[in-house]
Amino acid sequence: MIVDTLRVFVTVAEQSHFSKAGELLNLSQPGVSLHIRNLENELGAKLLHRSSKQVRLTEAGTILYKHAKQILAHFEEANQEIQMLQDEVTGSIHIGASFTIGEYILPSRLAEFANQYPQVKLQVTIGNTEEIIGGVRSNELDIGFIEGQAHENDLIVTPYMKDEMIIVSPANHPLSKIVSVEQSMLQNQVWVLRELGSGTRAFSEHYIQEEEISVKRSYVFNSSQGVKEAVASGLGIAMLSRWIVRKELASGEICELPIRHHHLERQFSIIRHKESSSSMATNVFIQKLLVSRKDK
Ligand SMILES: O=S([O-])[O-]
Repeated sequence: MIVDTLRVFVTVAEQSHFSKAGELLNLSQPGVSLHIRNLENELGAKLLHRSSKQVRLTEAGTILYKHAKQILAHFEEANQEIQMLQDEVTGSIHIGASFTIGEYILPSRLAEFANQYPQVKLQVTIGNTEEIIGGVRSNELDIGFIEGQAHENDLIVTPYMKDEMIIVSPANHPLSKIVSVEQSMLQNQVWVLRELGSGTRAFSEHYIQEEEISVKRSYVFNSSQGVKEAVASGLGIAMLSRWIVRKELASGEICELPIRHHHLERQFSIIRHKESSSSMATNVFIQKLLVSRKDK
């Protein structure tokens, strides 16, 4: 197989000796030479300068070495993924997720995963971004999904998906009739906000401050569902992920305020503790999620 031949070539290049490479690979010296000869014949180029003492890469050999290393690394990755598919995946995963992800994105992903790996026990804890970060750092959670930022040095943060944030209002709000809402029209409105520690709260506050919007009054709820219901009941306007209000926008219960020249986006991330080793089940779960994500 070409991969075996490339492995022989890379080992010879790194050891500078046919015999040392042969020892490492458990191959005879003629066996090593045969692999190299076949490779040179296939590429139509000399790959090694041979002397009695050692071998050195030619220019063509240097080019091949660089690519061969990458090919072998990719092959190894593919091999690991295939092993994961075939091995029986068991154990349990305690997943933490902030509200938008935990209530609107994860359920369908978990159903697919549970179908494929029925032996894995899944437990989901929903909290705000700060709480999920705390859970992963204290090793209570194996993995966390957050919609805010994590800057802690002991965490591995992997981008998961993009998320569109929109401003919504009650259906009968005066701004809901306007086709293109100017930023200035957001002045002196009543806002419904999430609690401190929430990624949604941090994003909304950043927007309000950046755009120098003055807030007439604000009400705070510690769940996105609560914020949504409050907006639908006429309490005020809010900034939420489009995921949360899809159904209500379609049914007309609440309205999106189309802000002129503004497309607001944030990043969902997966977090893990740097120092705790992930189980096979957790690795497979993450792998599956990353492969199936639609919007990176
Ligand atoms: O649940 S949140 O918005 O971190």
